[in-house]
Amino acid sequence: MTKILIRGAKVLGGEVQDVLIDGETIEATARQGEIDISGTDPDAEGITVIEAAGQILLPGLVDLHTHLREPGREDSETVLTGTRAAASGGYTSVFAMANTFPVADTAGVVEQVYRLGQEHGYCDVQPIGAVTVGLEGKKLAELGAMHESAAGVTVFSDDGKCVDDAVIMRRALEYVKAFGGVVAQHAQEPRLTEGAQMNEGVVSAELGLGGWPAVAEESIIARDVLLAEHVGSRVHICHLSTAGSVEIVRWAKSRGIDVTAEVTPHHLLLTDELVRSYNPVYKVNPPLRTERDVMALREALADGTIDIVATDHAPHPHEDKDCEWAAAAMGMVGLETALSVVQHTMVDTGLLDWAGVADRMSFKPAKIGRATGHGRPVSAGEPANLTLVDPAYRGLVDPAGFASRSRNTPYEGRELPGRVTHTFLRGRATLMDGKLA
Ligand SMILES: NC(=O)N[C@@H](CC(=O)O)C(=O)O
Repeated sequence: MTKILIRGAKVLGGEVQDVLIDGETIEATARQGEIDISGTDPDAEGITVIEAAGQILLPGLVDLHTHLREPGREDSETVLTGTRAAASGGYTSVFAMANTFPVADTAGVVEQVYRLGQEHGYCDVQPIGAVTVGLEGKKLAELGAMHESAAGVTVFSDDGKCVDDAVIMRRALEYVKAFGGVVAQHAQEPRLTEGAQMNEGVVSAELGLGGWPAVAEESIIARDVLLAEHVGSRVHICHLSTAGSVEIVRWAKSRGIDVTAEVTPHHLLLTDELVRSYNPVYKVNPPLRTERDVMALREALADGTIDIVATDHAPHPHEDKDCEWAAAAMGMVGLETALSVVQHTMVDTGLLDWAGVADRMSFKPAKIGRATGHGRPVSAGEPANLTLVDPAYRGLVDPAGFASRSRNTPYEGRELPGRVTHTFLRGRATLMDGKLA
């Protein structure tokens, strides 16, 4: 088994350290130069040396909200192409949403996805189980069977749809509490968003497009944090998109309610002004909101009201986006640009330091999803799940170079900072010098 010496990186953006990987674990970390391999021929000794001066070494990123599309929509993405995209973006673990075809609402389907992840190995794939049968919101799925399965499901979500029936949501919270599971709610009151095409506001009025009112998200979040308090369980809120949602989560946390929340990279950067272009790449659920919402989300991620960044990586083939706005599919790819968008919106603006990025994109998502071995400290004895980032890089986003099967990125042609140079999954480089293994 070769050893890998990562020399001269700033660990978590702090002091410069050398990190020695032996097999699947970190053997040692020490101040620059204190791990001495001088006098030995690295190749002869089977030691690969990575000169990482100026780079940041983070724990491997964890995405709690990824759509891998397999089974059923392999034209958009597969577990192979999606996990290659994840490794390109610095991820060592992703949680795969259940809105596949068939829906991941049985032990059989979640085990199929889990096995595909093991087979391809670009990152760990943790299937998310549907809360209700067929994502229909009417009957609880086999939550226990999915948890007991080889996939060991702990996160349950009907993402794409809302668990809008309060009794069903209460029973789901009660059921998963028994084994420490968590329900991740896609907060969208369905009747308030019938025919919705974009954020309800000034722009939707001017364009004459059906509005997706903030209250359709906020009313569900308000209900669910109270249900979680009533049941005495935890609850996770997917893709917060409004300032009002931030206030409700902040209030719930101040009451001691065990709620966690995520924000996507696109909701940290983009607003509904982009819809004026009628370019369907900007069509997403929940929709892009206003500048005021963007700023509230950034502040909330900085102060910890929002716990994590989750990509909501939603790949769609060209034909599902290359059509008029009303008919276009909703969603954006995000795995390969997430860290750059977070650096641009949070680090380069002084709202978060790199230790904060590690917290929001690795430590906390791993904790919420119980991703064993991920989100661990960069220290001796820990699994070598690591991401090396060159923060000084600047480049234009070119989807032609994406590992994802899909190209529906809202950042095409935009200059973003930062580049993941290496990703290590238990000591094995899945990305080496920017190239997938
Ligand atoms: N986020 C999106 O815009 N799309 C998601 C599902 C969803 O949340 O609608 C998808 O699976 O494509």
